[in-house]
Amino acid sequence: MRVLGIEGTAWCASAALYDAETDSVLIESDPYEPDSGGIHPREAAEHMAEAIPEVVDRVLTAAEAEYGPDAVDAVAFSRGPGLGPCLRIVGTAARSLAGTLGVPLVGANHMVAHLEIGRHRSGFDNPVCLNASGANAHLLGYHDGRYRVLGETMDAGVGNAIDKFTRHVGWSHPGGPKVEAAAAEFAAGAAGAGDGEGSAGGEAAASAADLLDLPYVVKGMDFSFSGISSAANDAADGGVPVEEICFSLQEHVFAMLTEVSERALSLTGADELVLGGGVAQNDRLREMLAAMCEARGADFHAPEPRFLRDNAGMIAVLGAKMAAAGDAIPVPESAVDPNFRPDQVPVTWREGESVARGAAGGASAETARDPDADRRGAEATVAVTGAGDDRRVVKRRVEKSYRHPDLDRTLRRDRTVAEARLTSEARRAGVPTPLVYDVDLADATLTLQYVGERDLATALDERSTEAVGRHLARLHGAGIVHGDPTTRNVRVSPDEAESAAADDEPAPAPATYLIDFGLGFHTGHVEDHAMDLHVFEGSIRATATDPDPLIAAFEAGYEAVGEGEVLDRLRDVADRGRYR
Ligand SMILES: C[C@@H](O)[C@H](NC(=O)OP(=O)(O)OC[C@H]1O[C@@H](n2cnc3c(N)ncnc32)[C@H](O)[C@@H]1O)C(=O)O
Ligand SMILES: Nc1ncnc2c1ncn2[C@@H]1O[C@H](COP(=O)(O)OP(=O)(O)OP(=O)(O)O)[C@@H](O)[C@H]1O
Ligand SMILES: [Fe+2]
Repeated sequence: MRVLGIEGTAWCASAALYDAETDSVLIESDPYEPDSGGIHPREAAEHMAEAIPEVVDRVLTAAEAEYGPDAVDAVAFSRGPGLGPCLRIVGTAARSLAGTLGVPLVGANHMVAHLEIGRHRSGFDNPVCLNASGANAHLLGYHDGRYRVLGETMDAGVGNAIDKFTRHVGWSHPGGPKVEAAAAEFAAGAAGAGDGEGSAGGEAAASAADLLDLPYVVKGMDFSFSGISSAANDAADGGVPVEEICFSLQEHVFAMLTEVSERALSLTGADELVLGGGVAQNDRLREMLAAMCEARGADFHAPEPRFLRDNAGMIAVLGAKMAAAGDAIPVPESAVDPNFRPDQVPVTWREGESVARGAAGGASAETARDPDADRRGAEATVAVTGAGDDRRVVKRRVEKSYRHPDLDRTLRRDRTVAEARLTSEARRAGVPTPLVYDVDLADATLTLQYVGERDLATALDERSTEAVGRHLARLHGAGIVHGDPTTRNVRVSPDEAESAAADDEPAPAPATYLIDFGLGFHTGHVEDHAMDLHVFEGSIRATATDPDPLIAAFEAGYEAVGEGEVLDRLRDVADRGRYR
């Protein structure tokens, strides 16, 4: 099968031919380069109108020269997400070409294409995918016929966050490559000054250079860049050298992406990571992800740059998989969708594959192993000591070699302090948590009471999610957010009745404890409280086969104890269109 793909969601007018038999991809692209500022939607659309017919013609001519008049078996196009005016031009071109050639039309999701090209090139079976592109940033994992969004940015895409800073300092679009060059120069200068023997490469250079203190915002597997963009702009206004800001901006932003990727691997039990999107061309990001994967024994793959930035090759490759699965669309149903989310796509081309590991698979592995064996979360190693009622866990936040040593030290220390404090405060507010026996800040180690029999993630049920709703409401009432309330950070004892169970309750709820308060903080803001609920629901959606009843029970529990206003805000948080 040979598929002609067309891409043009924002800046890159591109056409490609994928020959599935030889696995070869020919790509012809024509980028839009704004004279000033960022991408102007009208100018971008004008560029597409001119450039799309040209790149399609180049590819079609080459294809027919090689394979004759029946060179193309299907036409695939980017249906979204992207800029509406650009997408419409791509859609029109694709429909008309499919009609002329008399072949099926396939509508591909651009973000799924960024993922599938990595899976295709790596040969990985079931990876977690980090999409680091201009307008987006998210983690996807396959579970039960869909790509679930495991985590995502709560505001800007990662490329846009970086480009916002470069526009502020007057650099031309795109800013990402310029930030990378400036940061590398700063790091090499610091390494050279340090050892007196010229510049050290990559990671060594990065470790030696001074780091500015910038906002680092991770909530569960979600993250936010708005604070760091503003702080970087303020630093430039305050006279900090631009190269120094570029360096620190990269160190923070990429450490955030690497951390959430590690959380996603840990939550799903996956041991493969693929990277996609334009920002994935950055060496430092790839270096951090490779180091993180190596440390946890996972495989990492980033395709070559021509498949990372926007390109029609990835559309043609995904198009071929979809066409082979019979997933073509009739023209009347082929409207483009600027907000097309990756989790809306029925993944027809993976049907019949054995059920993904997902959390369900991770869960059975967990149930099977010795509950008291040493275990490793995304951040910490946990060892169980003692026996019976005196069982304790010794939790140590381990060094992460991928991140700058100053950032590593600060995060490990601050989170250990926060966890010790908030675990105890939450208890005093009536939320079941472990007792804190000992805190060793120098070693970022806590000794905690062993609670529960298993993680909630290993067997989700409505009574437990309802209890989590009540616990979070009580916690929020005390002015505390958990910061990372995933189903892995809830411990349950199915047979241990909750002492507070009222007489009129039909069956006592299982004892349910919240653990892992390292990302928690004090706040009375409705937005922060709603974000906690969003993270918990996200962890259910990412992993459960039938999430709705679990979520309904969770919200009912929250409503019974907490403020309705927080649930209203949760709708806003969840609905915020981030796929533009
Ligand atoms: C919806 C679609 O139109 C959009 N596409 C997109 O954003 O183009 P993409 O090629 O994936 O990414 C472009 C971004 O990638 C950044 N970029 C390119 N090279 C970079 C580098 N070496 N380091 C950091 N960022 C880089 C650019 O600054 C720009 O922000 C998307 O995938 O979100
Ligand atoms: N007090 C405790 N009692 C019983 N088990 C615990 C306790 N604390 C941690 N655990 C177990 O260890 C695992 C990892 O602990 P924790 O979540 O605190 O570490 P982490 O590295 O932050 O993990 P992650 O980032 O994946 O959430 C938990 O999922 C739980 O199974
Ligand atoms: Fe893209």
